[in-house]
Amino acid sequence: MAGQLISGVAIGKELREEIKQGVGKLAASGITPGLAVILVGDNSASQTYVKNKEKSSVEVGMKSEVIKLPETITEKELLDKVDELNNDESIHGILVQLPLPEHINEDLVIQMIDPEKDVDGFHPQNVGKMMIGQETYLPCTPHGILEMLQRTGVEIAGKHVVVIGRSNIVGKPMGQLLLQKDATVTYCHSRTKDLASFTKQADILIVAIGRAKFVTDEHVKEGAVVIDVGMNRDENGKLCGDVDFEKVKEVASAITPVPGGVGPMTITMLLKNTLQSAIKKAKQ
Ligand SMILES: Nc1nc(=O)c2c([nH]1)NC[C@@H]1CN(c3ccc(C(=O)N[C@@H](CCC(=O)O)C(=O)O)cc3)C=[N+]21
Repeated sequence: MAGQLISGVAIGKELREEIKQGVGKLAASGITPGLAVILVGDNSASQTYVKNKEKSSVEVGMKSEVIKLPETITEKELLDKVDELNNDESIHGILVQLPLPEHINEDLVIQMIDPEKDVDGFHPQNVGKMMIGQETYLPCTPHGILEMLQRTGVEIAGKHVVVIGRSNIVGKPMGQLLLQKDATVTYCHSRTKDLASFTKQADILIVAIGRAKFVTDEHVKEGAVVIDVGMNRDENGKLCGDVDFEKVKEVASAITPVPGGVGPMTITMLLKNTLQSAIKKAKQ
């Protein structure tokens, strides 16, 4: 293998050790950070994420509450549940697992979450703060990627970052965060013409398009750092990313695997945001 492996498992573990210490300090003031995860319906992939989140929060000493609601729940009932958690003193972070069923307006639900408890960083108020560089909860996946790059010693300032994907959850905020770190940022997406002509210019390539093994060595410049946000199943039903790892690792200077890359970092940053919320509460 040519490139260095960037392990989200190892970096996440290191960070969770720090979070655990933060939780320990808070215990002195009688506060246990509490995270509530709302899961609507029974999508099996979602259940895996939720289980991982629960396991990790318990490991760092947080309280984790998973609220499972039936697929048939009405929008009003869900909004009421969120509001109940907004008013629950023992809960510092609220995550409503997306996507939601068709009959529920996701925007409305996200806006119902108290911005102070919005540990996903999805509330428009927090998105706005992030855009203008004010302190707020940063969305977990892009924040986790930033931590991974920084802790691996990847230089960001002055580098050309190409982001493939423009979702509100990953692509858009990822570009913003790296722009704030003085990168030159290019966004590509499904309608980009001649994608490879852009991606080949990337010093750091962030791939979040949701298509299994879509990015190959033909898209990547020799020595680039490649971050794979994808979560797909390949033809054998095995978990795989948006990047053809076997091919791209030969040209990249560093690359994240799937699984074991971005995923564990996403969960870690969620815990970090929940701790941040609890610390803020303790100071009030
Ligand atoms: N409101 C909301 N916030 C989210 O953060 C959110 C969401 N909705 N909906 C779904 C996506 C997906 N997501 C993942 C988190 C961790 C792993 C993860 O830990 N993956 C492991 C492996 C998991 C496995 O083995 O299946 C890995 O990559 O190594 C994956 C996916 C968070 N999401």
